[in-house]
Amino acid sequence: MGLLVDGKWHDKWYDTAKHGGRFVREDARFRNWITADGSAGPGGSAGFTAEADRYHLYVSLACPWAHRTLIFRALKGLQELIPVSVVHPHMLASGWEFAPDPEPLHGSRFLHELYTRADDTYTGRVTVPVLWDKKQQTIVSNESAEIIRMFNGAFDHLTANTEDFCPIGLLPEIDRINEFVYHRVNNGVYRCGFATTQDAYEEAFHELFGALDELELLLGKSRYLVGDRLTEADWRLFTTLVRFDAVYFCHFKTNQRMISSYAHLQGYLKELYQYPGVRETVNFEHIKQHYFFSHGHMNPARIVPLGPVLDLDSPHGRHI
Ligand SMILES: N[C@@H](CCC(=O)N[C@@H](CS)C(=O)NCC(=O)O)C(=O)O
Repeated sequence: MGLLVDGKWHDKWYDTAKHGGRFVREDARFRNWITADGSAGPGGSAGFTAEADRYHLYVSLACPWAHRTLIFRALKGLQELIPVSVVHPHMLASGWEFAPDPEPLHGSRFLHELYTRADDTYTGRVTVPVLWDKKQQTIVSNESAEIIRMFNGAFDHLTANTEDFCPIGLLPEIDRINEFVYHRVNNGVYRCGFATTQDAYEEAFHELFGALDELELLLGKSRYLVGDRLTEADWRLFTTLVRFDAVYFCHFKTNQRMISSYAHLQGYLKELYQYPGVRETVNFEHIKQHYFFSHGHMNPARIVPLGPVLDLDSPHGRHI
């Protein structure tokens, strides 16, 4: 686990000391947008036109951020257009690794090689997901929140799949919920797990469970987070909920309650898990292997727990 400094790999854990023991996630650095006509998107440069056989997605099946991109790739029928490579679940001294086989485009063994191929002076963390452009030989984006927005609309003219998880009229509410869920839930579990002081952990813990209580109330009245229509906001919450009982509850000490003990959140989680195409994007073997094995300072014997038994296939009972 580490980062690149001026294009050189350093094996180094997060520096929480400079934030009073709090884990603060770095902003992603590659922020271009694929658009239907190649015009610039909300950030970055123009020139990334939506085309077949041009882009490649690198993910970890363990990572909740990368998982969002796999879900949108499936929901939007992009599997043929955008091939995917999966890193090994164990992220060790050299960071994310392609094993047993190197990745197919350049024969790289490590994800950091793709970052330096795109920018040989890159400084920052080497994260998944990565959306690669074969034409310009660079990273389009390593920000999942933006990759899923591109997937939602940029390729519609090629796939004829016009399902819209970010309808314009609902965007302000989707963005409001995303902001709340990102800080308190998606990143909230990491803020609990990677805290290095008791105070930092407790602050994140209370924010997380306060948020889950609010979401439980909301989902008692509403089928989805933004009314009766499934939106991007739901998929962003889903990737954290689906890992919660299997990993975060124990490994990140987010152990006030399991998701399975909330009537509405659990039904909602099951409904999303059972949505066509989504179950296939969930890999509990990678999820558990990654967290419990990779974080040796948190779990020195690297024992991967066998439980808990999860029940995500039974009827979800959501008919609000
Ligand atoms: N903002 C990024 C965050 C991605 C991220 O932090 N991914 C984790 C995996 S769950 C990672 O690759 N971490 C490696 C590291 O921080 O060194 C996104 O949402 O795309």
